Amino acid sequence: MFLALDRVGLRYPGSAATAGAAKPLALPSTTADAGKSRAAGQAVHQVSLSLSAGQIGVLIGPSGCGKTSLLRCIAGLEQLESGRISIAGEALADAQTGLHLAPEARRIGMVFQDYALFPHLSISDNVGFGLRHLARSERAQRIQQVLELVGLAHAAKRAPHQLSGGQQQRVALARALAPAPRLLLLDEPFSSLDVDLREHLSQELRGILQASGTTALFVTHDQAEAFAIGDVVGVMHQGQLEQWDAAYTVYHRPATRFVADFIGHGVFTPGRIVEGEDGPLVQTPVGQLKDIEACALASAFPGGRCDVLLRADDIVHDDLAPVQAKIERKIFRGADFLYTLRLASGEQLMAHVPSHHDHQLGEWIGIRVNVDHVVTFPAQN
Ligand SMILES: Nc1ncnc2c1ncn2[C@@H]1O[C@H](COP(=O)(O)OP(=O)(O)OP(=O)(O)O)[C@@H](O)[C@H]1O
Repeated sequence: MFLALDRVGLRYPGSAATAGAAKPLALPSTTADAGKSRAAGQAVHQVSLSLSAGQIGVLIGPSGCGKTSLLRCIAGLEQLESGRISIAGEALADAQTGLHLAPEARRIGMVFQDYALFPHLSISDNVGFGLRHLARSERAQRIQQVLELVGLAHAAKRAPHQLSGGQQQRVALARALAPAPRLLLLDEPFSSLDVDLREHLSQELRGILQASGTTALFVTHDQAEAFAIGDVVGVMHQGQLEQWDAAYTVYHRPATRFVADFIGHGVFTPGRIVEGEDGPLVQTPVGQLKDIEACALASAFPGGRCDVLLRADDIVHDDLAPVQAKIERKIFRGADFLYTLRLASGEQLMAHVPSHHDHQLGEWIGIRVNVDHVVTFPAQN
């Protein structure tokens, strides 16, 4: 593995036992989650992850979960309390031996939300700032190369204030890429930009990183951005990495209840795993779910009782369906509505419904489930 973090822990100096305590969760912790709560006062707790050369990893999680702190550990801006970090087999930091390579010796590039270009320097001089050790012609060539990579070769002579926010952020990216870092860390680089531009830039960024063969770790709050950019997506919660997987797996096979709740729209509904004729199936208030290949066996939960994750895209509006649900809330999202629905039995569901199905609040509509991946957790009540 190119980048490897092994049980990395960080505690900020002066953090009391209760500092950095967990923020309230949207859902109460499960038994499994409870056993892993953040070690008191630790901003990062036992985080292990790896990236192959050229891969792009994305960290996502709620505010205060430790994403920036983890990047700071990798960059060498914080001393590890525990664990080890290495790049291409070379240790950068090791809490056990006390090794802590200085940030400038790590050959790691950084791009932050505040792109902080030097206002009095031209774009070209901004990009060449970290290349002063190179001969003049070599330096000019490299500046040209990375400006071309980010599509701004034509703006080399301009001043930062003559560029738009998105262009300035591309310059910041070019500046970070210019010294050919072994790893690029990006901390919410697009968060001050408007939504359209963010979407555009995140697609561009992936192309630029791939074209330059750069290994990168990217932090964002934005799920769509995480999925658009990452080869691997990590979900952090209370200083811990709850899952580190392909985006598809994080979405369809969330490892913990927290990940299931944090990613996508959905609800947990009570279910019961029973032995059917063709193997186990899950009974839910909206019908039986049969595709349960990866589902825990009935014996894993007392009496087969479980909570089933039903995402908004698992619930299909169908006028002919025998199950009816009442529309309690609706959010127009352009291509579709996000409906919050209530069954007669009291359970709540969410559904993405194409926006030409513009029903009124309080109306009852037919629904059916269409679940490819059945995800179950121990029942909470
Ligand atoms: N310099 C510091 N000294 C003490 N505690 C800190 C310091 N920086 C961060 N923390 C604490 O460490 C925890 C993790 O913070 P961090 O900034 O890493 O989270 P984050 O996931 O990046 O949050 P956000 O998404 O809001 O930027 C928080 O509880 C925070 O209050």
